[in-house]
Amino acid sequence: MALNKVYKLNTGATIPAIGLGTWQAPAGEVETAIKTAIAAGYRHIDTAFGYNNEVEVGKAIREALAENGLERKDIFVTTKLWPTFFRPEKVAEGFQISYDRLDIEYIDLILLHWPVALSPEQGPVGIPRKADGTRDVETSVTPSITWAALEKLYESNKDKLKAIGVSNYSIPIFEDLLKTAKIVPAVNQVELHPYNPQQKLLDYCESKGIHVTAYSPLGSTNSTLLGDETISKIASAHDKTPAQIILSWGWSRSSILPKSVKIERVKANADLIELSAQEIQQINELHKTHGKRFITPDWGVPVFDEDFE
Ligand SMILES: NC(=O)C1=CN([C@@H]2O[C@H](COP(=O)(O)OP(=O)(O)OC[C@H]3O[C@@H](n4cnc5c(N)ncnc54)[C@H](OP(=O)(O)O)[C@@H]3O)[C@@H](O)[C@H]2O)C=CC1
Ligand SMILES: O=C[C@H](O)[C@@H](O)[C@@H](O)[C@H](O)C(=O)O
Repeated sequence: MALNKVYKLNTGATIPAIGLGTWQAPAGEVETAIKTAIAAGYRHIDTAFGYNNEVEVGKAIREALAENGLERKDIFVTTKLWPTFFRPEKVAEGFQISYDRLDIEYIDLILLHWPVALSPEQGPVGIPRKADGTRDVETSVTPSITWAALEKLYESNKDKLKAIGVSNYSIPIFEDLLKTAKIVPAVNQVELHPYNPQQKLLDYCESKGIHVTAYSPLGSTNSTLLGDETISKIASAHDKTPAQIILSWGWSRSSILPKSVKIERVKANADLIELSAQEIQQINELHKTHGKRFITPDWGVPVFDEDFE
């Protein structure tokens, strides 16, 4: 059963292959999604300071654990430090806010949300912008500088924080980070799906002992991937939905974080199958004609790899 599959992290802990995504899952809806997920067997929840729902996510997790006779250790919770906390002196403050909001004894994994720092001068929330409308990026605060501060925080807070990692890191950004990192990130969370499989990045991370988690595994909001002809044919052959085929392709190569606030979808998104080698190969080819990245915030500095390979 897909929900029982776990991947090993370089900390020795395990991360469940399927997690519930909660970006754009607002207060008032995210609670039911989490309770449905945990009752259905999900053991991994992904949130972030930037999603503005950590209070509700934490409360729903606490309640769902109690309702299902589970303990804190039975669930893996990821959150993310937002770039307005990337100055070294801000890292502990950002962590503490997420820790207090979640209120779940400890955080299994915190990620640097993007490899770009934002100015904290306008406050920690959202995306500060300069007068010309561009993001107020602080290029002087490099990923290596923030990572060193996160390493320190982790070393002195192992009761509160079990692993540290990054998100949206490409190979060149890692090459730079790993020159100075004392701790190799446990996880790199990136956009991965059949139109953007990033096999080279997956191979690179594996060679460094970094686990990869797929975000937007369905292609995010209003995904064109769900209407793909090849996927639809494979779905009909198995009497499954396109979403279930896309996730069945995903969960065997990395952990995945499908998001839904709809009860039936939350359940269906974990009801996955083993695809044949031929079907996997057909899906592996799709990016060659339909390559697409769905999450493309304009940071004003290079973040993404140019290709989908
Ligand atoms: N680190 C990062 O920078 C990022 C991390 N993430 C993480 O990854 C998670 C997943 O990514 P996300 O961008 O949300 O996108 P997903 O690929 O998970 O797609 C979510 C969208 O698909 C819909 N959906 C879900 N299940 C189905 C289904 N079975 N059939 C049809 N439509 C479906 C959802 O709508 P509905 O809810 O109405 O069902 C929603 O609109 C996020 O929630 C977040 O936790 C995401 C983006 C960036
Ligand atoms: O995790 C979700 C995404 O990273 C999201 O937080 C960003 O893409 C944000 O909307 C942005 O514009 O930078």
